[in-house]
Amino acid sequence: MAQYTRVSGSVGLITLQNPPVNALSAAVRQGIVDTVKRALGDPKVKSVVICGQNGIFCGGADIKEFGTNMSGPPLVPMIHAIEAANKPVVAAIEGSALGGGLELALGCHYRIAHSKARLGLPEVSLGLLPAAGGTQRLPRLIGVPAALDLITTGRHVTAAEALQLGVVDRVAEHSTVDAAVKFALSVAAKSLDARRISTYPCPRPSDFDALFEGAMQKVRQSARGAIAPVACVQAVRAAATRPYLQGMEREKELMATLFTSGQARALQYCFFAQRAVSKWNMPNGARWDTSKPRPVHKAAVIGLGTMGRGIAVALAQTGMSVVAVETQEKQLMEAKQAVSGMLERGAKRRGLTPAALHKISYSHDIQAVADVDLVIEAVFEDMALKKKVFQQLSAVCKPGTFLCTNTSALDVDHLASQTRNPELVVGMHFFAPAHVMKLLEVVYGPQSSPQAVATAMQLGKKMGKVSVAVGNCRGFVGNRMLKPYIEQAFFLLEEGATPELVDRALEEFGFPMGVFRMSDLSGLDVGWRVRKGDGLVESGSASGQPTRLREGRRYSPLGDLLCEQGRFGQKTGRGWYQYDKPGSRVARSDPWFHSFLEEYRARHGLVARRIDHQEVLERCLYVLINEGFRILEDGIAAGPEDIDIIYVFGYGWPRHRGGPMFYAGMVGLATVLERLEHYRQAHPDVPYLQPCSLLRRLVASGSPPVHRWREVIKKLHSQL
Ligand SMILES: CCCCCCC/C=C/C(=O)SCCNC(=O)CCNC(=O)[C@H](O)C(C)(C)COP(=O)(O)OP(=O)(O)OC[C@H]1O[C@@H](n2cnc3c(N)ncnc32)[C@H](O)[C@@H]1OP(=O)(O)O
Repeated sequence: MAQYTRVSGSVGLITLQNPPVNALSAAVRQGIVDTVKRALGDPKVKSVVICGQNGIFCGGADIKEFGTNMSGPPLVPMIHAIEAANKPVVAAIEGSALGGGLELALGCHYRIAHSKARLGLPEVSLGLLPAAGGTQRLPRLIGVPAALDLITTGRHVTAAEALQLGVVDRVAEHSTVDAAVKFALSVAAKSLDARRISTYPCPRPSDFDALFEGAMQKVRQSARGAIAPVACVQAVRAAATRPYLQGMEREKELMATLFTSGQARALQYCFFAQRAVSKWNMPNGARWDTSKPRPVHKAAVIGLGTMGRGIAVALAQTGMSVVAVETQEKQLMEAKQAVSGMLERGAKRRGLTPAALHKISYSHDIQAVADVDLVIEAVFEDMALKKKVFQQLSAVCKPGTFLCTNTSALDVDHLASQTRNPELVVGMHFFAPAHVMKLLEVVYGPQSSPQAVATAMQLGKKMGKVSVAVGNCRGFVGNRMLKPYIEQAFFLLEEGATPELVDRALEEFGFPMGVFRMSDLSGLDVGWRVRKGDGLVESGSASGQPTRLREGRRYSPLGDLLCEQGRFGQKTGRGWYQYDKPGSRVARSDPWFHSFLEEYRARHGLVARRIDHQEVLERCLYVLINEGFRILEDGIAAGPEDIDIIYVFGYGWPRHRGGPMFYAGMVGLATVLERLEHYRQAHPDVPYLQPCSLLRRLVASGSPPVHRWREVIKKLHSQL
């Protein structure tokens, strides 16, 4: 809807009304068309102001309408009618003007933004392009290079940057609507000839071809198969080479391809999934909207290794006081230097002074955490050590302190049982580097209180994380699903693949790194230690375990054998690949590994066969998806969105493929099931390939779309 009032005698004020973000639904578009007509037809009205209610101009086209039978007036002629008006129209931008919202403002003759407003054309992140004239007007207004940047990245700019770029004409410090009305009165009699952006010639940069070639190369490199950024470049190129109306035709044509694409569906699914996961619920009925978080003013981190340092930085950047504890004096000094460096660099990047530096105090004594509201333990991944820390924390901390663990796989319940108040214990599983990576798994056990979960979720939000609440099991969601994925990659090497082939298949799919390059980066010794702890590594006559079997299940010792050679990955300069020197990042094919693999196969009577990308993807990804279904069946994740967001934000799953569970729906659940059955038959000693009963059930019930899986899961749980 849009409300119309006449203010200051001669200004028609149009207020967009569609909470919470005044998205341009059919009703809003109709409201704009009607009220603009009314204002232009009213002889007392000399100028018009468009604003949004509740301090937000407009969040763009209504994404919930996409994929439905879209009715109501289309955006392009609506915006064109505003631009063609014979009375000045001023956009009063408060809060956000994004996507179609900014395109509406670009159709107005003047734009005034509040100093705290944010503006942008983020359509690319939804798999689209700014198809309401944005790709044609913006380059005409601010030039091709700046428009290319905003349109291909979708980044939001502050009002100050928008003013500098020329996107807005003025910035207001106080009421933007008042300022816009005053301004509208002052320009009422002025000619509009020079104010219609579509009539501007598009400035043609001298390095035209190089500019577009560079832009195309950049998006192809960073987008890894995403089609929208490429279409954005093509649309801006049309603005620079064609007259406005022909450019608009090109914009429409490109949008038509994107609008119905699977990538747009996947990206829009991610948009809503990201918001859905903040509305968490636990199997015991506790929910986000009925569980009140407790404020955290002071927090502590125990253990200042790589993870602890990143967590300390993330906490301090929220502005709260942080106590950082490390019992080893040398490690403490090194950590202090490293944390200060990270905070200084972070502040410099954001053009701020490093105020957070003074928020951290350091100690080697655990007693220093006595008065904090929340502790995050980040000591070495060793159960005995963590148990001891939790016993100490339980004794030292004031009553009511939340005790959190950053373990990536160990049993949170077991740690909780070491404390006097297990209801105050949750997992807060960060991803490295902890001050950069957006994902946080908040792990609750059967005894965790809703308040503890709510507090951890809220703290995650404060740190700028996308937090997902999950149940407690080995590896939680992310690492639990990773295990069968890595296992398949090892088996593929045994059967004839190379690390290069497996990685190429996964990288072409869209992962920033294939499984072996990732393993080299994170360190092969991490998994080795876990497998040792599980008693998997020892084989031979002493242990009674055959080399390639563990309790009747197929096992590949390849990773263990590399570790025995001291090949831990990048840090040792050798792993699945070789590196110029320890710590180098460029992976190069390693002839040593190739002959080692050949000898290994010969030793075990394995005959290498030709493996193609399709098989790599099917085996690695479907087995990971299958474990995702098991996680849903076990109630560890509340819905497929939780799993997908974990994979997109924590494990590099390409966002334009929507996350593993969404991807399974796109491929077709029946296909995933059929391929798993096929591979299970070929490898009967690999239990992870056994299709999960939830997957079978979903296929049997007609493979419903992903947003309806929760109903099937609920039914399944009610029958157990
Ligand atoms: C062929 C015909 C098509 C022509 C299209 C022409 C081209 C135009 C395309 C577009 O405009 S696409 C949309 C572009 N806009 C965006 O991408 C902005 C998306 N929104 C945001 O970034 C943020 O929501 C915000 C506006 C910055 C506000 O952030 P905040 O953190 O305050 O709130 P949220 O939790 O994100 O959102 C609240 C609530 O609102 C829903 N929502 C937000 N934006 C939209 C939208 N554009 N359409 C529909 N719904 C929207 C969001 O899902 C939340 O809903 P609930 O979770 O509360 O249900």
